[in-house]
Amino acid sequence: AKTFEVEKIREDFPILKREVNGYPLVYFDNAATAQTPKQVMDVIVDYYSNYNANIHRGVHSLSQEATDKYEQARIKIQKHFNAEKAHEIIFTSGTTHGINLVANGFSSMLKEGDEILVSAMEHHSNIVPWQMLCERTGAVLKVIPMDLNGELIYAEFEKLLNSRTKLVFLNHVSNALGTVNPIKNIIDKAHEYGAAVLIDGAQAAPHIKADVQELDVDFYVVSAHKMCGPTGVGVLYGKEEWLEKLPPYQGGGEMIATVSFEKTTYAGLPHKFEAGTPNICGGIAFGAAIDYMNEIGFDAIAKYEHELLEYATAKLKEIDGMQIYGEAPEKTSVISFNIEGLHPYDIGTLVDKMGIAVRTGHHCAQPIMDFFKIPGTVRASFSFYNTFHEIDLFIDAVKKAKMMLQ
Ligand SMILES: Cc1ncc(COP(=O)(O)O)c(CN[C@@H]2CONC2=O)c1O
Repeated sequence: AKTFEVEKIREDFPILKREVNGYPLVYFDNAATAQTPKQVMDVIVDYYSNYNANIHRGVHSLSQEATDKYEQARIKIQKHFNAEKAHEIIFTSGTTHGINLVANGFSSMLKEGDEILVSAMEHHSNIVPWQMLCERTGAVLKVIPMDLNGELIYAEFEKLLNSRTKLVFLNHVSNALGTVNPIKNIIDKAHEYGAAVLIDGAQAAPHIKADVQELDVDFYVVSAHKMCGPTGVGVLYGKEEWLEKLPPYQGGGEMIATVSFEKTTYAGLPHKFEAGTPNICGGIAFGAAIDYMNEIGFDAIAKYEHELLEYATAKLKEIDGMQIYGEAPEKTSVISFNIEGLHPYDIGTLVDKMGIAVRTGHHCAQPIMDFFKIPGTVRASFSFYNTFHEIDLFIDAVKKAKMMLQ
């Protein structure tokens, strides 16, 4: 099989040549945000150098060029997720914005006693907006439990479903555990009860190419910065029938058809949900990031990252007192762990002194930490531009940190 040309790929990421505290940077915080290749940076410079203009309004050439590029990016994203229509792709500022847009939209569609289901392994962005929705409507939030392996208990999910279930929302992949959830089964089962499903794809998007038509998902949300794109831009995919039902989320320019003090009428999709001047460059760069990742190929990326995950897991397990959280048979390249008797924060701080960037804490998933009765974890997350050698440096640094702390 073709070897994965990681050294060649690393040339695309200038930041990987950085040193931190006198050591070569080992960037293992990809679950927080991925790095940006120069191919995406070039698009950003090109935009601001050659066709920066406001979109959809001006009749001048620059505005038309910017509009065309922005709408071409929307189509690229539509094709990537295999959405049926381009106007089912709504540009947002990221996953959090997309989830809030949908949760807000359901305010007028839920009533006292309706039930909405969340999984036990959610990021706070996919918990708090729904709690706010329950406060507004009197709907009840119920939790799909997980087991000690970091997998959802499907039988419990089925038991929770009933005629009052209106919404189910969960992540495709857990950012804290790496677990890949069986979303196709969950979507089909939820639809049997007439419930809509929102999937938080933030953590899945850099590893898995979701096909929203095959999944038959109602809403799918992602952030560009997880997929080698810029921060502050993302996408909400929504089935047309659902997006037509939801009221606008923000009022302003762009999302209107006619405005008068007597009455305002709204624009159709997608502009109904795109008030104000968008992150034009971010959207165009998001399209470039998707091209970049597809150029390498998601199958090749998934295979290589899985090899990194297997290697790192085996090496970590050689360390006495190692406790890994989340060992689902299907997981992406994220490892959350603790070492018995040590605080994750201390390990993270010490390995940073040796150039290793990992995330420590609750990873915006406090319910998961409560479930495992821990203050937090050390989370190492790998991307297709990381190497086996970097894992060796990481393992050495963890061992050194352990010695220093004991
Ligand atoms: C599963 C999941 N959902 C939602 C979000 C929120 O995305 P935005 O911040 O782009 O709106 C994140 C971000 N992951 C966080 C960000 O930092 N560390 C993490 O694991 C995530 O991993």
